[in-house]
Amino acid sequence: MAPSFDNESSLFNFVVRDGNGVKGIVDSGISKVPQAYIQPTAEQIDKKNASNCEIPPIDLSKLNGPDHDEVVNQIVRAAETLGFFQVVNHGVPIQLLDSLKQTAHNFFSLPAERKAVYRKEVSPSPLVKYGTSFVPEKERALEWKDYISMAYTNDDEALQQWPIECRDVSLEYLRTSMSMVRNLLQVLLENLGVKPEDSMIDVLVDKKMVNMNYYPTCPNPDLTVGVGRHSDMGTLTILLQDGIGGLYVKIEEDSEFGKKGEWVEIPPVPGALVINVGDMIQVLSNGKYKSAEHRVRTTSTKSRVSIPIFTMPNATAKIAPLPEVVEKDGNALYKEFILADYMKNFFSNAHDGKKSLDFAKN
Ligand SMILES: O=C(O)CCC(=O)C(=O)O
Ligand SMILES: [Fe+2]
Repeated sequence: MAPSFDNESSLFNFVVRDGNGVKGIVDSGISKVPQAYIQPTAEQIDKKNASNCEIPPIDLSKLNGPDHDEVVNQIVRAAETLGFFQVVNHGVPIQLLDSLKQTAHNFFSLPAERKAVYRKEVSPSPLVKYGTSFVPEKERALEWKDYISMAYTNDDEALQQWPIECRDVSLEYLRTSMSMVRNLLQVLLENLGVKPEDSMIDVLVDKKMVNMNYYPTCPNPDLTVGVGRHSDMGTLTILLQDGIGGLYVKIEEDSEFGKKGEWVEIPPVPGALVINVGDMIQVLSNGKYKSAEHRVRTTSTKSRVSIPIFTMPNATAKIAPLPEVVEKDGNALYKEFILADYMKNFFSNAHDGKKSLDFAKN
């Protein structure tokens, strides 16, 4: 029997502690969202206020041909302004993208007790975490999202420890996308005047994590968010979204993408992957590349899935703006820090736009 969802502590126990997730609330047949999910007015997403980001996806197969310079320009320009772009011919098989989405739906359709074994308090593996919202203990309003997170250390550990239901496709996704990620980093770093050695790129993508996000249908999409305003903390994020839509990015500077402060939607493009710059690249580039603020709307018609790969340096890595860039700019906008300290701050606070970067500000 589902508890009363208007009592905060019984809702918390049902959704978070017992691992039923938002999916559990929806399956119980509610007709309106519980109070705990109602966002403050300023955080509610007005669909009508966002335009579509009509920029065509970047064709990465052209990076090694006569259009090389043009493709480099497109990547750099997007990273400097919007912090988001989409890519096609990225090397990840289209069929795999379909399997990933199907796998995410299948995983979240499992009975709660099968997923709840991976809750962070009880997970048999330190690499695997199933949860809901972002930091439920700290949030004014909960996010309408459940997720499973799989950290990658090596193939053997992934094969042994990742949930069998999502393991193979997630590993294949990681395997087939990493050379694209490395190529993109190469382009971005070269444009900063750095001749990146392979070892430098190794450091930037040393840690990887595959997440599966599940946003159930929501009876009041205007009152809730799937994910609140945030930037991603790592190096680059690769995101597979399905055809539902609802990913919005805030424009940081007036540009061809729109006016500063406006929100644009990154529309679903069949076969494409979304790439976004994370906080570490904003820091390394001394603010040149933008780790964009983004958020996700919910919908009342269909559940949505998205499958990001987060890449980041090792927790012990020292991060600071690149000396080549600081020399050119004349000053460093960010101080040097240890990644573990940055992460601790990031993961112990509720989503709050780009506030995470304040930790690194000089
Ligand atoms: O679901 C999406 O489209 C984006 C999810 C996201 O921003 C994240 O997981 O960090
Ligand atoms: Fe994100």
